[in-house]
Amino acid sequence: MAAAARAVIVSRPVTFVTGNAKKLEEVKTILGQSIPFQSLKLDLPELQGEPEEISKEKARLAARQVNGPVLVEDTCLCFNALKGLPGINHPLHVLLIGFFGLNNLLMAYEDKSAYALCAFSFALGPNVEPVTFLGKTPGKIVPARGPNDFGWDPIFQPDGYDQTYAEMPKEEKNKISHRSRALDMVKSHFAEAGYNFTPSKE
Ligand SMILES: O=c1[nH]c(=O)c2ncn([C@@H]3O[C@H](COP(=O)(O)OP(=O)(O)OP(=O)(O)O)[C@@H](O)[C@H]3O)c2[nH]1
Ligand SMILES: [Mg+2]
Repeated sequence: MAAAARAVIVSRPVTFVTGNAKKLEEVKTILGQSIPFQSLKLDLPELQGEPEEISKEKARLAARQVNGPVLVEDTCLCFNALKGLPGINHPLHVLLIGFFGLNNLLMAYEDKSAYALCAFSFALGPNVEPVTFLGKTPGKIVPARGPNDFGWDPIFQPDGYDQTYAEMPKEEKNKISHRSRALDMVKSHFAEAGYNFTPSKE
């Protein structure tokens, strides 16, 4: 059925809930005008577990607080040598272990391959089960190169590139990033569902 034929009118705009200004900047650029949203900084607990589950739980907590449609994301950097263990999935990890420590951690392994994983979850409201979209970009962990203004960007070099995320022009990162891959799926979901949200005031 064509999306327009079953458009769902939702009386409130989507709220993207995050406390991370850098994420917000990228999400704004990647989504452009495709999904009208407003943003809200909420202090949600740093949950532990599988990225998909963390992301869903974040959406449930956020939807209760916002009492409307919410979009959240949870991101981690996972090391293949550690069987995909989320090496960095907490804002304190980079601070506490540092890039040098992360490189040292992987010194014991020949395999420096890793992947950046982004799990977006969307909930239409507090009593609706969230849907989750995963975006993954494979790469490897390298000694830090490039500006140090976003998490682990300086130590992640995506496959097929000789620059780290931090060294790349922003447009390039946004074309191939874990975040843009997950957001492509979010955009398709919105288009298929035919949601018609009240435009954002932002
Ligand atoms: O170099 C990076 N490039 C990225 O593209 C990226 N995306 C997230 N992160 C970092 O990963 C940690 C857990 O993230 P996280 O999902 O729990 O986010 P957060 O707690 O900062 O914000 P939020 O949970 O309020 O949305 C935090 O240190 C984020 O800064 C990134 N680092
Ligand atoms: Mg967080």
